[in-house]
Amino acid sequence: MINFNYENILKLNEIDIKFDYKEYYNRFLNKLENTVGFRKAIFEDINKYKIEKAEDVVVIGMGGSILGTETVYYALKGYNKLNNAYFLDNTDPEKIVKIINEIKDKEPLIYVVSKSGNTLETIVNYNLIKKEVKGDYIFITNGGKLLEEAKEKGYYIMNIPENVPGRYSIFTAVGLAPLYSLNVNIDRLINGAKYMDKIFLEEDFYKNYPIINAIIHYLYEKRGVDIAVLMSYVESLYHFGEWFKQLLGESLGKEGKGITPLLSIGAKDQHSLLQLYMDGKKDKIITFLTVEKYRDDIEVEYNNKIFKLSEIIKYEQLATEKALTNNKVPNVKITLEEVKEECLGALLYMYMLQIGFMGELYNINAYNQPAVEEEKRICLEMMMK
Ligand SMILES: O=P(O)(O)OC[C@H]1O[C@](O)(CO)[C@@H](O)[C@@H]1O
Repeated sequence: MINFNYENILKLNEIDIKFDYKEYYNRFLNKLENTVGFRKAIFEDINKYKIEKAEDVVVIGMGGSILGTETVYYALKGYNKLNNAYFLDNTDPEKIVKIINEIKDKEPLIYVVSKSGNTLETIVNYNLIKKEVKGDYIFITNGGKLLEEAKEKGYYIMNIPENVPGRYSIFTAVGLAPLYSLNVNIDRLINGAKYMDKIFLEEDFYKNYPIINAIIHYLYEKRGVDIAVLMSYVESLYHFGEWFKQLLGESLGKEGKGITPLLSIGAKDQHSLLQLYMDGKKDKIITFLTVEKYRDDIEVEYNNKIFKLSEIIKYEQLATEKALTNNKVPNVKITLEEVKEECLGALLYMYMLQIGFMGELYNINAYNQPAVEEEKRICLEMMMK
């Protein structure tokens, strides 16, 4: 289903991964058992999220309240029979007006997703949709102005477990309810997460993907390698990169610490960023993201030889990996069997575990984001004066 390969790290032989991680691992397990709820969420009965399917589904949210849903939807779109999604996840007027014009004459199912219920962008987009579009509403929220509004209007309300932070909430109502409406097979998505959970319980940490990847990134960061590049050779996983940026950025970027996430698309970026990765400052660790099988393929002639396009992109990925290793740029590789629900569930959950465990290694709280409040306060002051 999913494979994690770090043989190039072993070849480089620069870090000592025989790190005594047991104490951190136990502390993390204990946290997942008692205080942080994203692991327990994958063992819940998910039938409660299967409310209704709809031809047109609007999702209004920001950050962790929408990026996971977008990741799964855009990864599967075009290959699975999905319903139409409209994501309102910004205040860019051009984008929002365009969507409103597209859905004005439809009667979509509208999800309003916000854990706090007070996020500026989500509130204004809801106010716009309420005015311009007719439709049924489902609110996924725990408080604030949006909970008040939903109660007042008598809309269907679902909650998010308080101990699951937004960016770790894809396997709660936040992701699963809208994805079900969009006709994604959420059982298969959860099965993928459960498969990864078995790997996470592996006591031999060399075989425990999230743990060993966390340790590799942590030990390299200690050597000054503090930019984590996610280089996907599957364009449909672009939105996974957007989700990954928030998870890594908000979880570990605090107290003067952190690793900067960078999203790259192969083979395209071989012709833009590879020069920098190969020969620039040695501050990057690359994660290749690829698949065993592309869902489409086509034959093409090159220099009088016939190739499949999937073979060419694989040669390009492998060549990049070899060249980077030759130049002592650390790199690891995640290979999905195919872009499908199970593999996406496993991938998303692997990263939540990895980043949560890195919080233990750094001894920082990977589940809050206090620094973003300052911008919200300043913005509100400017808006209201
Ligand atoms: O779900 P909410 O409360 O609307 O928050 C949206 C996003 O905003 C943040 O709080 C950052 O401002 C993220 O952590 C969160 O995912």
